[in-house]
Amino acid sequence: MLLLRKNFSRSSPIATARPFAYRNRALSCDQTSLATLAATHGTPLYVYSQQHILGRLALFQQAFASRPHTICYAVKANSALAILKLLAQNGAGFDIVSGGELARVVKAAKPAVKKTVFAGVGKQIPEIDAALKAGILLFNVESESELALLADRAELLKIPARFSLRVNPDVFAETHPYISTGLSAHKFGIDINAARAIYRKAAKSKYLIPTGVSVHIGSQIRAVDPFGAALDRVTSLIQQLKKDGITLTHIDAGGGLGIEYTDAPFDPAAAVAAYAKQVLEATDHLDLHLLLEPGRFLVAQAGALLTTVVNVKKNGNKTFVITDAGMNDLIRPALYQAHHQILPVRQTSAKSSPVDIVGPVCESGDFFARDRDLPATKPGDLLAILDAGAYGMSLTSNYNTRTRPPEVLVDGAESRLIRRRETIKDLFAPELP
Ligand SMILES: Cc1ncc(COP(=O)(O)O)c(C=O)c1O
Ligand SMILES: N[C@@H](CCCC[NH3+])C(=O)O
Repeated sequence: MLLLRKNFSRSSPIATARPFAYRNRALSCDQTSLATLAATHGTPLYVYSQQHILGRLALFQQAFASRPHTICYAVKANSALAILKLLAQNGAGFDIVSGGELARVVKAAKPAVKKTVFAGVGKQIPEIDAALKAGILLFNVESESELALLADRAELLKIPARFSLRVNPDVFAETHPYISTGLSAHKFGIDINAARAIYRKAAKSKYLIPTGVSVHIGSQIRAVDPFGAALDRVTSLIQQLKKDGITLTHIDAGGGLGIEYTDAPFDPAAAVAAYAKQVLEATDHLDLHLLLEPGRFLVAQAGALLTTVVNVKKNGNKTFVITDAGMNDLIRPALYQAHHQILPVRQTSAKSSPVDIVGPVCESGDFFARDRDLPATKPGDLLAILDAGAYGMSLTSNYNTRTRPPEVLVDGAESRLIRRRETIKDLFAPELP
């Protein structure tokens, strides 16, 4: 693993694979020392590489350059205002799933609201109204009853609503069951076989504008064929609608492209190219604007969670390395048994042995790794949990009345705090005595 990192070079074909590498025996993010960031801001601390995020966005933009398209970054992956602003300044729109995410887009990048799509199975009236008034690109509608509600709100506000039906294609994609969304057993989308009739009915409504079709089959999908299979089903729906006189302008292929979480080599350019091939081949014969909703692929590998070892203890024959970060700071291992690489920030020649790396939270599920080989470590040592830029900070909580960590954005040798550490006082703020 360490060898792989030593070989890391900007000119290598996997140069944008990961921004974290050892320099002078200490882990850096770009040209910035993680030990210095931890000393300045304390731990737990989220660190993100700006150059890496922009590199990933550029990979996507290049892969789809042959077609009119908009990359609608999935805000749920990481909703830091500075990251939203950065992506919008570089051409991205957004995929949102709540009024809260809309508010963040408005605050970070107001002009990008018109490149924003709104999905979600439980949209409520205030959220719909806010999105109509803000002038989003379109609603990805997930049920017939939601479409009726949207029509009512649009009529009441006298603001016509552009919409796509998010169809459920009943296509299986290999991923964790909690983040698979494209089967009829899942709550997401409208049965693709029912969609045609719903479009025909909606086309008669004065305040509904049928604009596109959307599909999203899940997240952390590595084998790209299911993306093509789902889109094949969508394109035949579009052709049927054309016969009905309903001409759409957009097709939304969703997000979901996965990354490599282990230390196996990963070529992100090849991954996007294979994904783009599926999407473009399935949709090339249609003269439609393509919407893409990547989240994880753009930000996951840009980020690491830095944490300090607070204790090392043995129970029976197990060794526990206890860190100051807990499952409230990064829940992916506890929730999905997700694997994240964990590296000592200072490279060491100490002998490795299997340990459980766990947090201080009162749950046995509060672990980052189990039976993982880690060089001998002691209180005060710094560890970096890699590939934590997506669904890390955005899934944090205050469980055990713990405060959320701060976030730092690194740009080469520069860095800036983009969110301060929450204080215990912040936690009292919404509460009434
Ligand atoms: C509708 C929708 N779009 C986009 C995404 C982003 O997915 P990912 O982060 O896997 O690219 C998600 C998450 O699964 C989603 O539900
Ligand atoms: N939270 C999930 C991804 C969810 C995608 C949203 N539908 C993860 O950490 O992998």
